[in-house]
Amino acid sequence: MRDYILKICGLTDRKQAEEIAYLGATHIGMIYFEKSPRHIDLEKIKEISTGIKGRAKSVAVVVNPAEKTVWKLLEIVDIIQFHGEESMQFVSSFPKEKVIKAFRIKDETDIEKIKPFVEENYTILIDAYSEKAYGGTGKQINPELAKKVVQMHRRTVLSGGLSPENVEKLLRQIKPYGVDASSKLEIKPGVKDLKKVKEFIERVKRFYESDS
Ligand SMILES: O=C(O)c1ccccc1N[C@@H]1O[C@H](COP(=O)(O)O)[C@@H](O)[C@H]1O
Repeated sequence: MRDYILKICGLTDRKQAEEIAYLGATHIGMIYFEKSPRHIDLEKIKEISTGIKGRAKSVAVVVNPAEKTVWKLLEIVDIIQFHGEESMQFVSSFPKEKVIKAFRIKDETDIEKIKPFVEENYTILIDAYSEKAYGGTGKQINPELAKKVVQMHRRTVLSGGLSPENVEKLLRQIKPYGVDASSKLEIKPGVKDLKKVKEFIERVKRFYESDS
């Protein structure tokens, strides 16, 4: 069986997070960014993180955070997902195995920005660019650009508007190391539709756990 990341992001409730981890998500994401409608405080992050321990890894998603905030989060979660314009100098202050660096891809020039992180073999995540928000927009990345990034770097997680309806086609086309989904699996920001989540997880697992 292949090694992969199946991350469901934007959880705000411990019970939902536990159910999603039980369904087979390998990573559960929580947003620590006050401008997001999915933002939760440190206490809630700790509660969810504790709930899923041993079943899925906990990921705190941040946007251009202060260094001390990251250290505080690393006391309660397994991984930090940097989803802003954090520099290599900043990101490299933290243990590499505890980092996912996200990039919002608009065009070829954005691929250039990824290269230093590829050279250092970071796990990266690619998302669509939006002027309106840093993430959780449901906007899809250009599949051709996504394919280029995956061909350049194996440890690339695909995100941006993934849903049960489109994930299999995109997996076959782009062949990323992992996937991450949030808003297309929601009833409203921060609340997941567990039926959609189950369907999404089943389709992703089928892709990674088949022999092809
Ligand atoms: O979800 C948010 O509100 C959010 C806020 C700030 C940065 C990242 C955020 N979410 C991340 O966005 C991508 C794509 O989400 P979607 O599936 O298109 O809704 C995903 O990696 C989330 O972790």
